[in-house]
Amino acid sequence: MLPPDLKTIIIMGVSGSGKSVVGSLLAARLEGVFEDGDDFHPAANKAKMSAGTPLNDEDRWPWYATLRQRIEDMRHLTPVYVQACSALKPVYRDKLRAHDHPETLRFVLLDGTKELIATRLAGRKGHFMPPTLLDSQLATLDPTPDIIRVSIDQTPEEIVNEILKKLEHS
Ligand SMILES: Nc1ncnc2c1ncn2[C@@H]1O[C@H](COP(=O)(O)OP(=O)(O)OP(=O)(O)O)[C@@H](O)[C@H]1O
Ligand SMILES: O=C(O)[C@H](O)[C@@H](O)[C@H](O)[C@H](O)CO
Repeated sequence: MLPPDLKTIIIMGVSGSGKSVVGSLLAARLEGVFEDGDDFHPAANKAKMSAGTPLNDEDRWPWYATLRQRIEDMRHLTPVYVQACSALKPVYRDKLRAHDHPETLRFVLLDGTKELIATRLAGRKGHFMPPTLLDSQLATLDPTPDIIRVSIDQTPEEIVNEILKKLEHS
């Protein structure tokens, strides 16, 4: 059983950490709604990343405003909303969390070594994000103690089981 007040779960981490795969599986298990933050990037952001240039704060702010709005809209549409979003810096997480009570919104970091993530990115086909941006993603990632961390060195099903267990005890 999830904590009764939990409405939003943000699956966060660098590009290639498995947010889309794990987030969609988690939402299915919870009979909730999953959305991939990547689907809400302005076209200019996707073009920039595709060209191999990391986003900066200015590029990210409008995107985070949209993602926060999705969190609010989903409150009325589903008992639990799972959003995949890199949420690399504390200020980005503050933007997503806004004034929500900590028990209503939790962040789950998909945690892995550079080597494992690079291997997964190398095996991924047809995605706009080039593997060359992994270094900047990892340099920008700044986890804080409020975040639940789960190792990605296991199957997606095992990761989801661990997330559920940790959320239940959080
Ligand atoms: N636990 C896992 N075991 C094996 N392969 C995995 C696992 N999780 C994800 N993958 C694979 O790794 C690749 C990256 O996963 P995914 O696209 O879900 O990452 P992401 O964090 O959503 O990336 P991005 O932010 O760039 O969209 C995919 O090819 C996916 O199938
Ligand atoms: O803030 C960022 O740099 C972006 O959100 C990236 O993390 C991508 O959206 C995603 O991970 C690539 O698919």
